[in-house]
Amino acid sequence: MNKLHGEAVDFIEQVAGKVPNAEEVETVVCAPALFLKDMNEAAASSDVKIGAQNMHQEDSGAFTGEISPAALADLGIPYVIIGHSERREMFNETDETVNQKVKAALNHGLTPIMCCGESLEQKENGSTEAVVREQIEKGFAGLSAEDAAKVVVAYEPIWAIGTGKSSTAEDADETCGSVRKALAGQYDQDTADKVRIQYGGSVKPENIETYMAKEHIDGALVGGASLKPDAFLELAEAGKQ
Ligand SMILES: O=C[C@H](O)COP(=O)(O)O
Repeated sequence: MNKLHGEAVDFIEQVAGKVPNAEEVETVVCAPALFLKDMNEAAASSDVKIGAQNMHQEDSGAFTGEISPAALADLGIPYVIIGHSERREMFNETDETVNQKVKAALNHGLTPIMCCGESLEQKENGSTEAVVREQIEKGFAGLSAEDAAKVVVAYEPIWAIGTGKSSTAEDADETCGSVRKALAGQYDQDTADKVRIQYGGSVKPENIETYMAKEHIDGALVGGASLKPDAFLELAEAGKQ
């Protein structure tokens, strides 16, 4: 929930067409719903894509205040974040609603960026792998292998989001590896290898390369450090093919 309308559109105008390695890296800006239409127009045919930060799972109906996947697809928005930990914590999203939203997004041709990650308490009691595995199994439940391969997973330890306390690259890689293993068990290795797995949580220009160097980390979901155009482009430059 950052920026006002003019600032958001201006941001896109400042970064569109300037992504340094655009042929190798996919760059997406996920924004508040109110700005999506104009941001998408400002980004049209450029090296920057636009995504929503949430959506409802139903196409339409009595869900006052919600945004439907049909409405996002109608605007030509290609990406949507599903199940961010802030949505899970503050807006009662569960693995079941996350699963419904992932399916709804795919049904409308949107690419879901499905978030998972453990709390500090879960990390400290050693249950990170079990927590994340369960989130993946439930979030992907009922998806065909073909659809599963289209999903982007963002592993974001809750304790590292917006706190300045990032996971070590080794720990993040280990958990992203567990995500891949869970997907290989649920589907097959080929499908698991096709799923892009991002790390998120206090990523910044100064540390992004340590994450991108890791085997199981295919990209980053960056919050606070991506809000200024220069930093955004610097982060994109470090992105992984
Ligand atoms: O929404 C963004 C991610 O949750 C990461 O946020 P952060 O980079 O500010 O820690």
